[in-house]
Amino acid sequence: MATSRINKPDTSADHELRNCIDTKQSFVMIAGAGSGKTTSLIKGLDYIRSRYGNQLRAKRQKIACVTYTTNAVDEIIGDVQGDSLFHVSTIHSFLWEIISPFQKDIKDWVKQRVREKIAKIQQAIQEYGPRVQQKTKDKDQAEFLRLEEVSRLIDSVNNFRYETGADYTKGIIGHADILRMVPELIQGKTLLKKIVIQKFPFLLIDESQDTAPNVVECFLSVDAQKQSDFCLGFFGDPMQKIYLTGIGKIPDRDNWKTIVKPENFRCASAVLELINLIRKPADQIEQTGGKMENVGGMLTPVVGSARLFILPANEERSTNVEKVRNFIAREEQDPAWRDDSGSDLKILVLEHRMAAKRLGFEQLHAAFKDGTPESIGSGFSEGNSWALSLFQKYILPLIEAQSIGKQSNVMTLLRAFSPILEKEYLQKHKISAEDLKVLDQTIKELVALFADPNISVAQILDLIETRRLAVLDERIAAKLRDEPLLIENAEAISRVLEKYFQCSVNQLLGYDKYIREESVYSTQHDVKGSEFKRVIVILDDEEGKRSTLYSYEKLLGLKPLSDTDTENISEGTESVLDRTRRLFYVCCSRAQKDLAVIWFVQDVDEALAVLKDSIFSDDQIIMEHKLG
Ligand SMILES: Nc1ncnc2c1ncn2[C@@H]1O[C@H](COP(=O)(O)OP(=O)(O)OP(=O)(O)O)[C@@H](O)[C@H]1O
Repeated sequence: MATSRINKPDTSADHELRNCIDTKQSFVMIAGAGSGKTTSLIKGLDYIRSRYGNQLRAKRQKIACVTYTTNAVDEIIGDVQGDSLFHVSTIHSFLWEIISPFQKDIKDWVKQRVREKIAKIQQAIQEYGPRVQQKTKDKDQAEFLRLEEVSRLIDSVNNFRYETGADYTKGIIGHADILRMVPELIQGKTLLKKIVIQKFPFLLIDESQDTAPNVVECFLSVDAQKQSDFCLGFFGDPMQKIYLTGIGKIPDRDNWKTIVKPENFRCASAVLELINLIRKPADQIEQTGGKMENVGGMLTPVVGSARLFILPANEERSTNVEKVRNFIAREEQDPAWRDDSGSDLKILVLEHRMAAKRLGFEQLHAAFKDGTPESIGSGFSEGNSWALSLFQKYILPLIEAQSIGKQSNVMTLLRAFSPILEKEYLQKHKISAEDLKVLDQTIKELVALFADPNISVAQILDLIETRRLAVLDERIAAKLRDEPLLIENAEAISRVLEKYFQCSVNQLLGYDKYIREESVYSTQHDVKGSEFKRVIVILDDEEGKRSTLYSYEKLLGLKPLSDTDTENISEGTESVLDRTRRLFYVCCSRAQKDLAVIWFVQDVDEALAVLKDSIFSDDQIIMEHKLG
């Protein structure tokens, strides 16, 4: 069944896109928020299938589509009905798909990488100044010895795979390695370029503004190699670049087509007017159109609303957010503003920490994110940390199944995870009624323990292990037994696990809800590409003070620019204003109908004064006393 995105009406951009596909002309589709770039991409995929599908299948070729998040991947797979003609994936997984058959090249690269790391540490040791502390020296020495050991052991690794964090001796390449290694190998080897062209004659990349420059360069080098049968297309909006690692604008190329889309189909007119004003100082682009709805058979513009609430940055923040929701629910006669399920309304905060605080997993967040390596922190933020996966995939679903009396689900989970229900174990042992009773009893205990804030993660892990509910990850098991961890980043991981074990186990509940997108909260970065009927954007420089990259107070003129900011602006390098404007633009442009921006500030009157004659008109600005 075709989905609604495929069925959206064509615009002239869709015709231009098809022309590029037919003539194998590579292209960049560049357009603002809600202009239907992803929609055009999906329509393009469908067109390639209908026109060239049989041909491609006969040659065992696929149509590749790369997008930014696993959620977006799932949505696009849904749009193309899971057809195996398409290879829809994130960039990491796509690059891995290309390189994974070349295990020898991977091994050579890893060996070289380890040599580089050893050389770097040797150089640091040689250059120690008189003030270097013994602690640093010991740490460097330990890392040097570990790397030497890795270098020795790597020859015996025969197969590499990838995870978020690297562990070379176990054959694991990290996320960051993939982004570095594969483009390097592709750029350096004509054969690899030819393989990409042969396997994926159509390669479409969404959210290109946040694709790393070396990855873009590598695909451009593949394109430069082509004879005729290759069409590379980038879909993006430089104004929506919100990650520091993104390229922004795709460099101009001779013989490439640029396709523009001037309309916005997503946002109600009140929202569109605001996002045009936010964007204008950056690149002068103003979108036309706006969301339309069918009223009595007539296509009618949706007016919607955009409001700014200026509220004090005090202890009453949460209460005030609730008051805002009630206020809009009354004004718009729309009870969904009070809904907490996360499907009708999204509240966008700057950092995961802010969501963690509101959803009761601040301690867990701090354990994984405060001062930890990127490979650990990102796994936590993305919901795929190995340290938490047993809870996410097994224990929490088990508790839920038990709580709602779904015994069949309980049994399925037990069979998948409990070592005493494994096939191999059962072939050799007979499971006793007593064993089953213990399992049953343990699950009942778990339900009660999760409700108790005094129970720690370590206590639960211990219970899981001793009652043979599951086999623990070996890193977790080692740490529980206080054994040393013999892995990369051992010291940092050990610290994370220590703090994690001390967390109250019920913190996992809030975290799980957040990761499954069953809460109203999301970070401002994570909503990229999505849309919601109702959106609240929280601007709070005080609460977000760790994120020095952004300042809404500077953007809206409440706080003066620093010397560095002024310098950046005068030199034309990216400034805090550029970054904040882009993030603000992305957030506000998620709203289909109603948008509320809540600005928490120390001095509400001062904030009100600086906003006179700004992007918000007087009647859009609401102060605390009006909330009731
Ligand atoms: N041709 C069209 N006619 C009507 N509605 C459309 C059309 N194209 C897209 N839309 C609708 O507009 C909204 C935005 O589309 P889409 O998500 O593809 O835009 P985008 O440019 O990728 O957005 P962003 O860059 O902001 O993430 C969606 O609700 C989509 O269904």
